[in-house]
Amino acid sequence: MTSTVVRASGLTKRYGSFAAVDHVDFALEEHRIYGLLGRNGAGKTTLMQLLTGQLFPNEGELEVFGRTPAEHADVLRRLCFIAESQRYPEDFTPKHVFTSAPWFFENWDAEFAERLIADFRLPVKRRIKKLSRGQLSAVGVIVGLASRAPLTFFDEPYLGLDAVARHIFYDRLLEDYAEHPRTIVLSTHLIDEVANLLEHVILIDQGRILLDRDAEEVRGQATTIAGARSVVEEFVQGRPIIGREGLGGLASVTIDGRLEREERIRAAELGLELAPVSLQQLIVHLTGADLAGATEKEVAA
Ligand SMILES: Nc1ncnc2c1ncn2[C@@H]1O[C@H](COP(=O)(O)OP(=O)(O)OP(=O)(O)O)[C@@H](O)[C@H]1O
Repeated sequence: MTSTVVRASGLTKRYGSFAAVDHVDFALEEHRIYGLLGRNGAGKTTLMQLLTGQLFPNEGELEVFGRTPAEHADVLRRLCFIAESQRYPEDFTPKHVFTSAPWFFENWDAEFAERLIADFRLPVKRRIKKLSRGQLSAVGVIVGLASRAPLTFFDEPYLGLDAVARHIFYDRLLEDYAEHPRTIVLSTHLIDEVANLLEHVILIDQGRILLDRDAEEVRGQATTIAGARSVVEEFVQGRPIIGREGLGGLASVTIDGRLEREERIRAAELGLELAPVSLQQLIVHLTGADLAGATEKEVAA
């Protein structure tokens, strides 16, 4: 049986009159990998700062491991938050960071950290302020993984990490998660890269939750239908449209929902092509400037 790690209801954080997080309700279960997705300024970092006790909400209820995070040191000890631009004391080296980590994280695995240091080829004795952007991100990623905190947040952890290093991160995360299950919240704009890692997706837009669903369900949630414009338009009539593109006499329309077997057969008979929509495409559709395909993007043939 899984238990709930985070429970938020009506959670709100305002800066002046602007609500960065606006009456959100959600729960995080233990032993799951969550993707916290959304456009720039959507409220992802603010939400994670609320959950880790770095900010106080203006309104709403929040429980992390059954308590208010900011007021309970025992809750904070079970959390790890890796920020996009993690700050370290002046003159610290990665070695200092890793040797002090066990004071903050009771599950710290020094051997795992050593393996990750080798994987990322991190120069541990170099001053942090001299590290490259990607090496600095690697320090955060190593802390986030080797801490094995029961609730770990990675907020865009890989600024400057190259493709090889990012894949090392994904691989090690999955391997280690399989052996040491915990709750991980990953916020990223590289959605396609992490799509297969995520078990659950929370999409936030302008401080509100647009989607809170199992990743497996989200993956099959939308379909793109392409073909001759008139045939496509007739086929999608009456269905919820979330995106529409056109090129001369051809059209490609994305609908919210799965097609039943008979509908897929009918589409094939009509010469239409069906394609699943990737998580990234779906997020773009859902958070695009104009939803419901109201604006038809016409490209001159
Ligand atoms: N201290 C602050 N004072 C005023 N507004 C703030 C403050 N911190 C954040 N905001 C605003 O709150 C909104 C949410 O910011 P937040 O950093 O949570 O977004 P985000 O989803 O993490 O974005 P990104 O993907 O660009 O990192 C933004 O419009 C931001 O400008």
